[in-house]
Amino acid sequence: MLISPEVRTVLDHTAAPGDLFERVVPVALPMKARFRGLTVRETCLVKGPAGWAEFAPFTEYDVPEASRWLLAAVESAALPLPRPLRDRVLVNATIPAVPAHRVPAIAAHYPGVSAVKVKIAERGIASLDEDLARVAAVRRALPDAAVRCDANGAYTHDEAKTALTALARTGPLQYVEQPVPDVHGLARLREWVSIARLPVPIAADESIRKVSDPLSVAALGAADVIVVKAQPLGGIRAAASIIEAAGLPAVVSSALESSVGLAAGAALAAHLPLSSAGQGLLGPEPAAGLGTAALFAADVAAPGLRPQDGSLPLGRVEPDEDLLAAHAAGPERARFWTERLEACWTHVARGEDSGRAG
Ligand SMILES: O=C(O)CCC(=O)C1=CC=C[C@@H](O)[C@@H]1C(=O)O
Ligand SMILES: [Mg+2]
Repeated sequence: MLISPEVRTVLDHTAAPGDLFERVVPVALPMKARFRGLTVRETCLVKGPAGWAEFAPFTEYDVPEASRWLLAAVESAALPLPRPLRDRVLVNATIPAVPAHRVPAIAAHYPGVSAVKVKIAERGIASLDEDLARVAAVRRALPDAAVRCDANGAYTHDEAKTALTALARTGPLQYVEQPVPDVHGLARLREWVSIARLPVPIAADESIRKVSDPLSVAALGAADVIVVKAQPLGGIRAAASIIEAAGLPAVVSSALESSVGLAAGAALAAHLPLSSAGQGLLGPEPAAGLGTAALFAADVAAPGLRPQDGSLPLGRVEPDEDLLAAHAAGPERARFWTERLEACWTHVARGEDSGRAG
């Protein structure tokens, strides 16, 4: 488990979560459209001496995996945000795996974006033909945006060959994110793409955030781009060090947090130098996948951290007490979250190794 020295110092001086977090508020936020199988996003807001932070591991994650998300919450609750190099962060639109006719209404929440990410290959939701129709609808709705697709590792090698070939026929692709599940599969597919001269760069997401060695993507030449999320990687400082060590163009993305957690992602994106390596592929400033507040029907802050003119402002987001109360998780779910937080704290304090399940 990569723990930044700053977070390590905080942990060394804190005996129990109650010594750092003066508030722990689990909430349940409804989504506008099903995303990653979710129609309600449960998450947990915490308040520490530096301000509000978010502990947001998806509910099915086990303690070792969720513990890295706790490190991110500890960092944001205890430490200042790193120094930004810009005053806004460009974001991509995010289009869930909806039928093509629903694309214009979702795209309308993202005026002025320079890139758009489209979910594809959602098992049981859409066929390849429906994915292609969605991508075509996205190109019509946001004609000036570079198109990215995200398969969340759902293809086999052969399915990926078919899908990438068909997707490339719909127009230019900035990249396809995690077309196959594991890092060796990504490397093999990227080699095939190169031999086939298919103009489809490969991005790695799960192969960065759900593996024991996030640097194996770079070592194996498995991707052209890495997608990096602050919460699953143990916080802003830990994620920034992985980006530096990988030496690949990076796109910072959300982990479907509320606006409080998204602010930490925006701080990471604004802290990164505009890498010359990425400029050919990602344009002069990479658009971060941090526009996901627009997918929520409710948020904990008003206004939430929603994209305006294709970008997000920087700085901490303060939740609104009325919204926290309106969306508070019920007693049983609140107990789940407080027990989970305690279990992750114990795991981290004991220095147990973090497995990266599923
Ligand atoms: O990158 C984006 O545009 C939005 C974030 C996003 O797509 C995701 C957030 C959280 C969980 C994931 O299923 C998903 C992703 O795979 O990148
Ligand atoms: Mg992804």
